Amino acid sequence: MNKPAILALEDGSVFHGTAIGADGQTSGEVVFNTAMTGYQEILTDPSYSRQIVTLTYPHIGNTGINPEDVESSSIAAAGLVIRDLPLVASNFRSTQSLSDYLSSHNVIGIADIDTRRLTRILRDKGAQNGAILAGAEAEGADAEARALEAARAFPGLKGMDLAKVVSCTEGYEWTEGEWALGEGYADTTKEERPFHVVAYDYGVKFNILRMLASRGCRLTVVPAQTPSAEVMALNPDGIFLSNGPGDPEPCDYAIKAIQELLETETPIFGICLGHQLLALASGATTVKMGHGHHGANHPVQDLDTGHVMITSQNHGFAADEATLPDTLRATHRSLFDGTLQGIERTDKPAFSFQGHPEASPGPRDVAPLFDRFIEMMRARR
Ligand SMILES: NC(=O)CC[C@H](N)C(=O)O
Repeated sequence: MNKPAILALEDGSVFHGTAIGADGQTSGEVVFNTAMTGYQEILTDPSYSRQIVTLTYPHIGNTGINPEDVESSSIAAAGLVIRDLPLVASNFRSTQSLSDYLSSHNVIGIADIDTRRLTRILRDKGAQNGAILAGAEAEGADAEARALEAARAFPGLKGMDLAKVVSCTEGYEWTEGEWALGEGYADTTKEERPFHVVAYDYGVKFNILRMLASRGCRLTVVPAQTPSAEVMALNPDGIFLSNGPGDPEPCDYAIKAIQELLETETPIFGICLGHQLLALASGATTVKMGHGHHGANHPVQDLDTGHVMITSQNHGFAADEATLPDTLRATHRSLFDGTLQGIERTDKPAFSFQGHPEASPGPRDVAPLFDRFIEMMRARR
């Protein structure tokens, strides 16, 4: 039997649909993602913490859930909104249905709503605070009013430091990812990967760690609040600043650590939140965007070569190009809205990218940035 669910937005919009996950109530910032594949990677991307994700692709759940395609160990999104859940999930790797997966992680989902109408609201008004009521919570004459109240009670992501909330609590070594012997490393065994990278976990996606490991990095992942001196005591060849949820601006511990690490001249590479933090640490400012960028087909231009890459994106904040100090150079720009997508320090071996070179989901056009980081570490030797 179908269970009811209600989605309400702070602007007063209300949608009635069907509950497809846990019963109860959830609230967060409602955003839309236009990727046609990758619902599992999206749900488990820690950067979606406190966000309710609506997927514009209409059929979600076709290939079920498998143990390989996760980007973290649990569902990070605060809720899922879709048009249609297929009756049958079919794939050779599938071990569970999307609906069971949501329920088993106690995550609320709503289906059978007009996701086009919802997306047009989010596109025109910007990301909205919202709430979903599911199951018994969505019943009763006052259900709409309660949903609206919950939507408006969500404080919004601006000013919210979530990196330290989702980060690991203790450091660990990452080993997954095939390391093929690289040029000039003919004697290197698998156990002796040539570069030691310390990766700050602000909400890191597994595929970033895999792509670094497969390029010959031995990885030590450390909690978001690890002081710079502890990182340097690990004797790294390079430092990686991960993606992560929330507003970069209140992450003062990270900004301070990055400023200190820049002084050591150790190569630094940042992705998404890591990019925004490098910008802040260098003296630029960040802004909250309207509906942000969430999808797998965003054109981004490399300003040095003119090349256009199709990229995976997931961000609601951006470093403001107009505020870049002399020590920061713009390297990439979005061809959708002209916002800044990449920077590099002119005086230090440090660079970063706003989108997702690790894809998951999405195209791999930007993967060469990982090679650039490797080259930076090699050059420093
Ligand atoms: N994927 C990310 O790292 C997102 C960064 C930041 N939370 C934003 O929304 O802009």
